[in-house]
Amino acid sequence: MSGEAGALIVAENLRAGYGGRVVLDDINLAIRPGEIVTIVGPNGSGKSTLLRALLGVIRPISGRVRLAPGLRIGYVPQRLAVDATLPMTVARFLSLPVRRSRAETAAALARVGVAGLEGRQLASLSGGQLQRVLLARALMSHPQILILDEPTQGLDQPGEAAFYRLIEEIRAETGAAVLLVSHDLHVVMSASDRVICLNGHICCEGTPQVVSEAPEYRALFGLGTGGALALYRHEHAHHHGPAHPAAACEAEEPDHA
Ligand SMILES: Nc1ncnc2c1ncn2[C@@H]1O[C@H](COP(=O)(O)OP(=O)(O)OP(=O)(O)O)[C@@H](O)[C@H]1O
Repeated sequence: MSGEAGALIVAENLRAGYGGRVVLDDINLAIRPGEIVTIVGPNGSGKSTLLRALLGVIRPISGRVRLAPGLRIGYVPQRLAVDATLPMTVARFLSLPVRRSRAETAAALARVGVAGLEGRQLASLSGGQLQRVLLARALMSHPQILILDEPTQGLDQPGEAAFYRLIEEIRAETGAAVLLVSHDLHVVMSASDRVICLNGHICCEGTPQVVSEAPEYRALFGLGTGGALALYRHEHAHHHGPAHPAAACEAEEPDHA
């Protein structure tokens, strides 16, 4: 593919899935330094699977994933299952597995807007606080790319907007690229340099403006302010260009719960 020189992560003809079942096919993408790329798509469209394949957690069925040599990745999971009976302070959590000084921990928490939480039990944090602690932890390894899987799940809209502003600030300060998965479109679209619309394959991609005007995207997400809702009512009536014939898309239509 073109434009991959200097890319942090490249996927080439990637096919991935579980136990021989193909979830993603024909994925070609490159993430370049400093860009914010958002992957959007309906439930079950393979967003988390794509992150797992890029992170090397699952092996491609075919095709390949290439990472820049020595790439430092900061990963923020979709959620952290915190066992409420397990005592674990925020400071201790941030010092696993790499021991961090008090000053480092304090600075990281302050940077993400939750200064002073060091002594709190992890299980006692609100959803928004926990997301920021997870982000602080990811930032402590000075990543060249931050990978976030639905980081604002469970946050209200102001919380979500504030989180994305923070991500933009961090990108501006550190120059880190950001790859995130979301199905919250309104806020995400404005914060992204590039959006990849996924539904088993890449339906369309480009700047937020280009993607929001693409018929594939409009069919998936609706035209108006009800976009996020339309996501769940997706009927897959969109028209495919020659690159993605409808038959291929129908064949990859994910199961809906
Ligand atoms: N560990 C697994 N083993 C088997 N199948 C899986 C596994 N994880 C996901 N799948 C299946 O792969 C498909 C894509 O799932 P994935 O979690 O990647 O979608 P998603 O777009 O991230 O969905 P959501 O928006 O609901 O988080 C689904 O049909 C799912 O059931």
